[in-house]
Amino acid sequence: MEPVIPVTPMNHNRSLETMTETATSELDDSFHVFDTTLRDGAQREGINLTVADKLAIARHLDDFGVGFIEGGWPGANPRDTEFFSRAQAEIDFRHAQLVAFGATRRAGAKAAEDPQVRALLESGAPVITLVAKSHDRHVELALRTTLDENLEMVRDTVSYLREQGRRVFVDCEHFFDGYRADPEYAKAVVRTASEAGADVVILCDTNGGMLPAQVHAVVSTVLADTGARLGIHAQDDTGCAVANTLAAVDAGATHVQCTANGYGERVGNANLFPVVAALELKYGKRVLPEGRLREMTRISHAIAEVVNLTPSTHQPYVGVSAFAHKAGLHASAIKVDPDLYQHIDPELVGNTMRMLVSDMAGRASVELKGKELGIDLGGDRELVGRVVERVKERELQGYTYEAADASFELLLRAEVEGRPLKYFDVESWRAIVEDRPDGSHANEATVKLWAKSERIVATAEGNGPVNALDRALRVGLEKIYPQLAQLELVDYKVRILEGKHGTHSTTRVLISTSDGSGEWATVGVAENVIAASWQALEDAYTYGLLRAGVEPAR
Ligand SMILES: CC(=O)SCCNC(=O)CCNC(=O)[C@H](O)C(C)(C)COP(=O)(O)OP(=O)(O)OC[C@H]1O[C@@H](n2cnc3c(N)ncnc32)[C@H](O)[C@@H]1OP(=O)(O)O
Ligand SMILES: CC(=O)C(=O)O
Repeated sequence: MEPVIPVTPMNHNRSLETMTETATSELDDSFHVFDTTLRDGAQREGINLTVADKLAIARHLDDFGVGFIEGGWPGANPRDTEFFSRAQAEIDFRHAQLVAFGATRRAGAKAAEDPQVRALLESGAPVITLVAKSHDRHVELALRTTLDENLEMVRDTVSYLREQGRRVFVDCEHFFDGYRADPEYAKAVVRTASEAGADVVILCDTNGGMLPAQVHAVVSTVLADTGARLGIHAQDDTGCAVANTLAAVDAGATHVQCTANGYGERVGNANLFPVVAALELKYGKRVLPEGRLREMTRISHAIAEVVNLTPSTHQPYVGVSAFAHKAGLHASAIKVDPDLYQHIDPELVGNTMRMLVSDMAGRASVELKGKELGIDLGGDRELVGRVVERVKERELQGYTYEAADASFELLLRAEVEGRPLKYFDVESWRAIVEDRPDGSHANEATVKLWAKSERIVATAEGNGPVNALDRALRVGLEKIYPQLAQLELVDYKVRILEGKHGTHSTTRVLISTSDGSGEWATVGVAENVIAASWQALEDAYTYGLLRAGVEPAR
């Protein structure tokens, strides 16, 4: 085995030589967290990253503290080539080393003369990952060459890149399928790569069909038989990529290849975040610099924003629901000790515990939610019981409070105060949709309100009846409450609750509103979609005024 080379942060002001020899990171080289979001993650359907996106993600990953960032395949497309030159010029990497990905040289050629290998060197990346075939069928059918020539392609390319002063990792594509077909040949590829100077040989479950026990058995045997330093790259086609990665670590792999949020080809790759959290929190292994794990939730969401995908709410550790508790019995135990229903303290990964109030809630859920909202329920069992009953009754009618925190808070305050929180009283509202001969529609709404003893009548038009109502309400109230000018409706969702009744069904409307510094959700339920929307709007504006610190009418 090669001597251990310390992990070195990338710095474009230093030469390649000093970059591979100086050790300044607080982590040693004995275990690698290798991220391939910018290469394999970008292979996910629907992801299309610009160079600026790739630079932004690289910054987030370096900030998180991964040891290696695989930036793409220089030479395969102009975008990846540009990324390597800009990343080295523009980013002062604090933790990560930049890695260029490419293939072994072509059959029958020399590595030193292969334009694809030259592009890898020209990328300037201090580390290069080569993808190599390790499955006999792939060598014969995809490369259309002999098994011996494939070994020569690996040996020649690795040793040439080593001579050029680069650190080399080798990804053995389809390793596990290849091992099943011809274990001796698959191991020969590992030995060849390692003997030629590859620091780590990565066993890839390229088709993602493996299960953890199989991965464990193969990694253990290959480690014992070859003595090479091994890594793991698991695709998630069986939903086992994270488990397979950990199984490989259990068997002795010391290099894990993952992607942020599990993005990747087909269904994705091993998700970086649960893998790192498991290593740090369950295995007790330091794989990130001090304090970086607490940034994990923020970084996961920030990367999702850059790739323009909604963060998965149910993602382990980092999803907004990862520590959200709905069942009343869970809440009653959590009230005594949160550990009773949580596998870790959410703050360790930068997440927070949340209480959900619904018809599955009990008194403890309401008490904890009150505490979360800063409302003192004073241990009043009767009051808390009343709130629980009220929630269950309303949820039966179709309201949902777990998705509408602001409406729940208004309900809770109403029970605590003995009357609803009011900034205005509604005399009536009306919305009209006019169909015109040219097929267009005119939408107009009028609201009649009372606020601070003043009668307000306001009319407005909108691009739909709900928009017209929203505008009329705003036009009418803004004179009295100028704070409403900052509010913006950012989401509007309608759900039919009893499909079997067709147009007579109950309709639930959820509205999200923002004041620029925060967002809240409100709910309305009625047989009529406009009436349901009106309720949600009323709650949205009432809550907005409460947040703005406006004193309610008494
Ligand atoms: C498992 C993985 O995810 S590996 C990463 C895969 N990523 C990508 O493919 C994304 C980037 N790829 C590309 O831009 C293009 O496919 C390129 C530039 C790499 C190659 O493009 P092209 O030369 O036009 O050919 P094509 O895409 O059909 O690739 C097949 C060629 O690569 C060769 N090849 C495939 N695997 C390897 C390998 N491990 N080592 C060497 N050559 C290989 C094939 O033999 C074939 O060669 P041929 O043209 O002589 O028949
Ligand atoms: C290298 C790689 O992405 C794979 O084998 O899946």
